[in-house]
Parts: sequence; C-alpha cells; structure tokens
Amino acid sequence: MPSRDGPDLAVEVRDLVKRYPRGGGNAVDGLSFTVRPGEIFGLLGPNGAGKSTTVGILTTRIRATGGQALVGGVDVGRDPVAARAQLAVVPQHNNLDRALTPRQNLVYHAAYHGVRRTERERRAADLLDGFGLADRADRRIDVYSGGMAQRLMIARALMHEPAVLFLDEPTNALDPQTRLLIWRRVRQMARRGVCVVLTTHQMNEAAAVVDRVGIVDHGRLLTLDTPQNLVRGLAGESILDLTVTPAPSDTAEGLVAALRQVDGVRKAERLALPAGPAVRAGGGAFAGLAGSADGPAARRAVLAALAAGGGGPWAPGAAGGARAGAAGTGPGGGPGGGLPAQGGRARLRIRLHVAAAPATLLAPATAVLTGRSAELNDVHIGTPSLEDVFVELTGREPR
Ligand SMILES: Nc1ncnc2c1ncn2[C@@H]1O[C@H](COP(=O)(O)OP(=O)(O)OP(=O)(O)O)[C@@H](O)[C@H]1O
Repeated sequence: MPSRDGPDLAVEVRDLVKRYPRGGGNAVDGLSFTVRPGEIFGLLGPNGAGKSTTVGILTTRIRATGGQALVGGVDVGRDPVAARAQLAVVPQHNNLDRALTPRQNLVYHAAYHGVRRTERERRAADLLDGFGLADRADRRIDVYSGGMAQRLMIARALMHEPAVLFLDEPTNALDPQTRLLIWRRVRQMARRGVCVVLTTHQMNEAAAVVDRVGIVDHGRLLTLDTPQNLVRGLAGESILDLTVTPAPSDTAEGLVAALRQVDGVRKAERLALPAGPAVRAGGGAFAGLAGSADGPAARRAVLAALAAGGGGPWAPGAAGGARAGAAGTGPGGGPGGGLPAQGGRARLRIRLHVAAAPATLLAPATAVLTGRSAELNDVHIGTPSLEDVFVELTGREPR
C-alpha cells in the first residue's frame, strides 16, 4: 500500500483541457481539483459531462490538450510509465483474461508490474480470500458471474498496490450482497491510504460511500464538497411533495407560482408523476435516504397540521382512493404531462423545497390549494438527496 511519506496529494488536476480533433468544443474545459491519499472521491456528471475523458487523462489513456494532471505525484503527461505504476483502473466492462484462471489473472498482473514471485502469490491468496473468491480461484473464469468478475477485477487492480484506484461504475448491475462487499472493501482500502476515484450514476450509493463529490458538466466543475454539505447547502432541508388536481379553470403554472409564495418555501417545481399507483411509496429522487410521511408519527403530524389549518380536501380515505386512480395509463411522465383524473383533469406532482419542518407548511399550502379549488390527492415528506443536488445543478432534461 502507499507509503506514509508519499506525496500529500494523490491526485492533482490543474486547469485541465481536452479538445478532441473532431469534437465540437472542449470535452474538459479548465478542470481543477485535488484528492488526498485515503480519500474516496466521486466524480459525478450527466452523460457527456467529461468524466471518462478526465479519468482517461489521469490513467494515461488520453493525452490532455492543456493543463496538468498528477497521480501519486507523477505528471501523467510527462511520465506515463511511472504514472501507471501509481494507479490502477477497474473498467465497467469485464476485461479479464479468459485464457487464465482467476488466480493467474492476479499473479500475471503483478508480474507485469514487477512484483516478486513469492510476494505476488501471497498477495493473490490474500485478495482472493478478501473478495470471497478463494474457493473458486483455480477454476475456469468463464463460470464466473458478473459479480464475481467485478470482485476479481478489483482484486487484480490491487495486486501492485497502487496509490490511486479508479473505479468506473463499480456496482452497476450487481446484486445487493456484492455491492455491500465491494463498498466494504473500498472503505478498507481507503483506510489503508489508497485514494479511490469513482465515477458513477448511482447518486445515493455514491453519497453513502464517498468523502467528497465533484459534480462536472460541460467539462467544468460545478461544485465540490462532502455529500452532506452539498445536500444541506443546495436543496434546502426538507422536501414536501404534493400530488394535486387543479380546478378546471386553473393552470399548473399558476398553482406552482401560488405555492412558491407560501412562507418558508424556498423553491417550488413541477415534477413528473411516478408510474404506478404508489405515489408516496418512498420512490422518486429521495428514495433510500428519505424520511417519509408514511410512519404513524408523521401521519399524525400531517393530520394535525391539516386540522390546525382548517382542513382541506385531503383525508386518508380520499387520498387512498385518489392513489388508486393514479394507477391509470395516462400520458404522465414529463413535466408537461399528468395522469388524467376524474372529469379529464390532469393530476400534478409539485415539489416544495422548504427550510422549515415540512409539516408546518402543510396548513398554508393546503389553504392555497383550497383557495384555488384544487384537490390534494397525496402528500409525501422527504429529505433531499445528492440526486436532488445533482438535478438542481445539471437540470432535468436528458442529454
Ligand atoms: N473520441 C472522441 N472524439 C470526439 N468527441 C469525443 C470523444 N470522446 C468523447 N467525446 C465527447 O467529449 C464529451 C465528454 O465525453 P465523456 O465521454 O468524457 O463524458 P462522460 O461524462 O464520461 O459521459 P458518460 O457518462 O456518458 O460516460 C462529450 O461531448 C463526448 O461526445
């Protein structure tokens, strides 16, 4: 593992630029960030943001047009061979050598990096054991499942004890048990001083494992901080999702604008309706990290808030009936859509980002709806997630 007297920074990226010969603009456009030894760093961004290009430069696969990138203190542009000794890459797709056994894949990789025979055999045995592969170490590799292959690729990457490990979508399409094992091992490596840089689109999984996150778009860094600070700073403290049916004479825009005026609402936006009947079943962007209004205490708070505010069209029975209606096959999906409700009126999902306790916003929000003759069909209280931060910064439209 990396020595304690190594460089202070495991990765340094300074004003990095990449322009492809046939590309439109700069794929990487003046990117700068640093990562410390022992840190788990998530590089996030929408499709085409420049993540793969950045990692390609750091791992010496792509030459930068400008700026500087150092890995383990080595300039990747000036000395790519020395840089490769400092790093390891685990790609998204299986690139194991199928002509070799799992153990041979590890041992040959270490031999390529100049590790002595007894040492490489010891490391292979340790890593096969650590990744739960010891009893299948000498079988044919083509009997390996996707999860086993992924574990073996990470084990192989560690054979030459790199200072920096690059993981590309490490848990894509893996079962929960394999994901947990991989994250446990990643944390263990970091504790031993390995710097881990991972790219992923699994926001909530990333939030649970990384120390810091850099979000990039159009080749530029939009923000860099701990997931906790990003969530706290950008998305407000809580989220209140309302599913409503506006009056026939009202418009979605009018309703959203009116809710935006409620005291304590930092932001109001219209969301796509989730597919299926379970509007409040913990889905949406805040699944996983969310608190929810589904618990008995939260439900009591909702009812109390509504009672205090003079009530409204919401009642548990009515909401249940309305949710059943939401299971229809209407055109809902994009923010411009909505599922048809009774009388042909479209149902809307409106998200309020609130700085206060969300239950205290229920009464005034309900009053606004009542004043506009809108029907409240469902309520969900949640906590914003890293995905909310991501969407806030990079938008909702697919690339
Ligand atoms: N070989 C290439 N030639 C020209 N343009 C390229 C090339 N590779 C990538 N690009 C462009 O560079 C930009 C950044 O692409 P890159 O693959 O780095 O993004 P990404 O964030 O990794 O995306 P994804 O999440 O889809 O993998 C995109 O506009 C892409 O079309």
